[in-house]
Amino acid sequence: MLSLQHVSKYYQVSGLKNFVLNDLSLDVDEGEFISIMGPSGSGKSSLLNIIGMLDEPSDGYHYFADHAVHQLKEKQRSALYKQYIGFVFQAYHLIDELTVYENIETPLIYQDFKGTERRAMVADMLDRFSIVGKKDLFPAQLSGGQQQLVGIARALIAKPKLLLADEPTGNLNSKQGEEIMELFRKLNKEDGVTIIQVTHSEKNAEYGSRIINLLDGRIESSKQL
Ligand SMILES: Nc1ncnc2c1ncn2[C@@H]1O[C@H](COP(=O)(O)OP(=O)(O)OP(=O)(O)O)[C@@H](O)[C@H]1O
Repeated sequence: MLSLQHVSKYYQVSGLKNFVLNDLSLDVDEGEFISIMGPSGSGKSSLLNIIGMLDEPSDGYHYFADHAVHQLKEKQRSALYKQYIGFVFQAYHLIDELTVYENIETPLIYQDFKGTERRAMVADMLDRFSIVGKKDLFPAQLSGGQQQLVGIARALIAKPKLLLADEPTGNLNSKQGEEIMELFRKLNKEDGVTIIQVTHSEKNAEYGSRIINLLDGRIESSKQL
């Protein structure tokens, strides 16, 4: 599904290159559920942002679904992202001024789905996540766990093949976190969604099929579960 080859990311600080990712190579097959771990500052979010095309590497090759992403223009990359990728953030990133319904609907508007289609798809998602009763509320009127469910529903609404999650349970209590992890497991096993999550939790990491440990912008170790 995706391949990173000799990817580096650096920032110039007083004329020196400060490497955040250092000659990192990674292949991900469709159907995998990968957990990325590592100490703070080891490059986990930077790696996820490059995989998710929110950021570009400084060097190296990036292939996704038979496209050479490193050669694409911004507009083509964004089209590829919209077609294939859903992103879940630790801080939810919901739009405060939009209702639950409208937040979930947003990606479909960007993708030019028709009104009737959009209504059916959002209704489906609300139902699936048991949040029909919350559809007219605003994010501030929801608990953290509910906000994250809305964030996940929004990430999944356009049926992405790849779900990326940056500490999706970071702001949740352990029960809410477990529910989200069970949901990820189901998405991966039953719907075949490929998942890559960044986590600090050993327990959450073990929901994955492979754990990758980063250290100083390199893959220090990789363990198949
Ligand atoms: N725009 C930037 N300019 C300079 N340095 C940056 C920039 N963005 C990130 N970095 C640096 O990149 C390094 C890796 O950051 P990253 O967020 O990927 O780490 P992380 O492993 O996800 O950490 P955490 O677990 O704390 O979230 C950090 O040292 C950070 O300071």
